[in-house]
Amino acid sequence: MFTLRNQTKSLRKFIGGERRVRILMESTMVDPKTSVGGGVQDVYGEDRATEDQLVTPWTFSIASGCTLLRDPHHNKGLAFSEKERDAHYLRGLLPPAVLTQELQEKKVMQSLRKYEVPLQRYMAMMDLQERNERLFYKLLIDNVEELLPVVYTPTVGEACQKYGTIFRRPQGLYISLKEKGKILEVLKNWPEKDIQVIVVTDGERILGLGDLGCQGMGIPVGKLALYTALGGLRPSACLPITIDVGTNNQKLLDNEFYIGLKQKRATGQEYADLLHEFMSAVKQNYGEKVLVQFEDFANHNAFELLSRYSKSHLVFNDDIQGTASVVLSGVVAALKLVGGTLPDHKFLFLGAGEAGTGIAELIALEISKQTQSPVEETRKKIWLVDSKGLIVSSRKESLQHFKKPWAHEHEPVKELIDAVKAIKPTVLIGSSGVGQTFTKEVVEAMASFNEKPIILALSNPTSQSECTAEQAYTWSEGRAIFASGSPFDPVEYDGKVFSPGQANNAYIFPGLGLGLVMSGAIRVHDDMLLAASEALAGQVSQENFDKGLIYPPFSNIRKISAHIAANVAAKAYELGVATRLPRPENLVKYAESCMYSPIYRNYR
Ligand SMILES: O=C([O-])CC(=O)C(=O)O
Ligand SMILES: [Mg+2]
Repeated sequence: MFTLRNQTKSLRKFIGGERRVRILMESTMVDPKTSVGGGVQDVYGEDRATEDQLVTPWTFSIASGCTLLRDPHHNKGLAFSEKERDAHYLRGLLPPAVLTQELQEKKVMQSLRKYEVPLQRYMAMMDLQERNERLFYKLLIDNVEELLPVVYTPTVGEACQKYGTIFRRPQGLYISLKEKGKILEVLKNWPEKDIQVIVVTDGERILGLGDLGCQGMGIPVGKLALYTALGGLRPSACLPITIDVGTNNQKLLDNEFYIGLKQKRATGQEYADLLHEFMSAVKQNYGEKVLVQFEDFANHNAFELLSRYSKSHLVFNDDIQGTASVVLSGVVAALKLVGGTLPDHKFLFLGAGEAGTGIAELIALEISKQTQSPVEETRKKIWLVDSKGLIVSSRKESLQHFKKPWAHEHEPVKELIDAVKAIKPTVLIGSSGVGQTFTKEVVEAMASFNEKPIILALSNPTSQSECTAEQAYTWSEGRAIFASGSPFDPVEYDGKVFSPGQANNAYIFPGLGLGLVMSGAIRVHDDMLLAASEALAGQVSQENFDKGLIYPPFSNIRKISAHIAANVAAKAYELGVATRLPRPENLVKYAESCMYSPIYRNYR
């Protein structure tokens, strides 16, 4: 544990010859990486405040003058006060006006709204993040519904496609085959030591856009921005990583500006060895409480990595487990609108990859808990269609292992529309990554045998959505309960306005991560996904239901995340995998008290 004296000592060592002064920060908010006061924040790890330090709500930094203005963690731009400008050698380096953070926010929002091209907004936001981190998060938190589509799906997809040309400064760690044998050293190069969450991709299946190789870095960066904005994890505790084993995307290989390794993807033992070195180095460097979120790996590696490391590491696959939890929550909430219990419903998926089989398995697990019947039985209510048609027992031999549990007795069916007519599902879920596959005929069929068909078009970004909100409402004559992975604007049909929900894992992973971190959990368990799902469904209000919504608005996301975190932490304690003892009494309050605040601190 750090003490003030220790910090001073290490600072002296660090300061060297440069003119740098210490900054004392006053704040009621706590962010123990940069402060040692204001409350006990175990979630933030070993360098948290001790009780006797709580009376001195200030901390050190080591920068002043230009260095301070160029340090995005501490820079406040024109919001530095007169006193701070004197004390920290800022005189003359800033124009005379002093602005409040609110006014800065207003200014940046105004200029963002002037950009008509989404990618320009994305780049402006990334610039802000690299210039003034607290202002970036203040904007994101206060304008979450407007800015989520900018820093996240759909715009982040386009950003990844063009990452090579828009690349300015590295925002995370790149670990390529060149770093084989040196991964631990690479981790040590990252400036922050106290890491709580890592989001890692190998870029092989970025959203529904396919193999974007090293340019997939936009995804871990975006997901971690949401960890902070939506879940309240401290930015300095978040580490985006891209593992580069090559790419099979010929266009990228042929592009002179491509930022990654120019070779075909390594596979087999070479791939497994690099990933194993990475996972071991992570545990060695950060301990066993660091959460590793796998993101946008291709199917074969995603399932393999999750099953290989879930017994030895705190790992979570967002595309399999996060999506499952958010979709289960939406379906449970939808029951209020369509009636019946979960076991009364019948499910058909288009897409049998990570999302499809992940959701299917969690639904089967929940039905099995509710009916106390074996999961092998409850799976029979769930049918999946992949690129070769309905998954049926006669195909079993040739199926990938994660599809086998879904091969039920049925004659072969090739097309989705025929599967819809044969199975007559009450819930249709698209997780194929292929846009415009829920055709007019498919939606009409769903509406012909369901009073209120539940239709979830989950594929991202918007271009890959199985159908648009407008199509779902129009083709079902306004009867569909619809939600999509990427956001759609409200739709007017027959004089009525329909607001589609966003069934996106952004509802779940930030709160789930907070719950794991704040309880010091060392393993992720399926029951935690069910607990997260239940917490999310519990946050849908009558007012939301009245509008046909099955998810609460994102504007309440911090409150939602606190409830998810509390439910997940409670499960961690119940299962005996929580190491933060004693268990806080009120977990919702505790979660809220742990959350990062983007409000500026006062420097003395
Ligand atoms: O990022 C998102 O919006 C959801 C997601 O994980 C994916 O589509 O891979
Ligand atoms: Mg993903």
